[in-house]
Amino acid sequence: MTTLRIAEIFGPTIQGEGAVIGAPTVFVRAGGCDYRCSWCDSLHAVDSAYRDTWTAMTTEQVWAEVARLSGGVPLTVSLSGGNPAIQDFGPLIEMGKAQGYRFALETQGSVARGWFRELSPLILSPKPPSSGETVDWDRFADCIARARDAVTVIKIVVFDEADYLWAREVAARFPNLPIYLQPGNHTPPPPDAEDAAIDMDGIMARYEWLIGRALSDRWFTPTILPQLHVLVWGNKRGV
Ligand SMILES: C[S@@+](CC[C@H](N)C(=O)[O-])C[C@H]1O[C@@H](n2cnc3c(N)ncnc32)[C@H](O)[C@@H]1O
Ligand SMILES: Nc1nc2[nH]cc(C(=O)O)c2c(=O)[nH]1
Ligand code: SF4
Ligand SMILES: [Mg+2]
Repeated sequence: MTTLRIAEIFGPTIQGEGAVIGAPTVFVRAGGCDYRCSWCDSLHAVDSAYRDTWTAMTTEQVWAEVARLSGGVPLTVSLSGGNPAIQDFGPLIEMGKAQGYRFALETQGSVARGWFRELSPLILSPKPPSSGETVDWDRFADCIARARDAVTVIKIVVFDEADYLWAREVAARFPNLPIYLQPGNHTPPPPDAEDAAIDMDGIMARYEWLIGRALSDRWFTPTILPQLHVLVWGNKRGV
């Protein structure tokens, strides 16, 4: 029996980011991450100071909660974190797919798993210079290889010019994968806050800058989207 460290399970809500933006989904947020991005908006699922708020759940218990929240009606389950790839979500995916559910997964691409091939989609979010992290490109390529025929997309958070130029290099490196650009949110919520103040003007200014930056370069392949859930609910947790 597989036990999972879970920070939160919530929904249904809409997927607020990237390739399946706007689609109804239930989130399963895993506790624990091998990265420490300077601007992480989910520190409550990363920092070990919050470890005592995470719950050890069996795959069956996680599945029961997803089924309860969705009323047993199949939808796409979004696995996020933390880095969900450091745990074994294979059995949960198998259980849910047998009931007609689909599974999307958000990960930075530092840990590859055989069960990536069961995802639709696998969302890889390599971390740009502003994060303070460094991508291991061999491991990243291994994630793509393990996904085999599963739809795989790249989503890059952009805060500034250096991040933008880096995103262009990543796109050139993986010309066959769809690229999504997402303006960074400079005001990660304090992990304890129910709902935190947000710099909406800053987010919108960066979004407008990012659109202009790509279009003035005649870089027409990326899809450029803000975090829709942040526009609707700010930094509120559990939406
Ligand atoms: C919290 S992460 C969890 C999954 C995985 N660790 C990862 O980073 O892909 C989910 C998504 O939020 C993005 N993200 C995290 N902090 C952000 C911020 N301050 N502004 C915009 N996007 C952010 C990440 O890049 C990732 O695409
Ligand atoms: N609505 C909503 N959409 C999201 N897309 C990615 C999220 C994440 O934190 O991984 C997220 C989230 O936390 N909420
Ligand atoms: S990899 Fe994802 S969850 Fe981990 S610190 Fe970075 S943004 Fe946060
Ligand atoms: Mg989030």
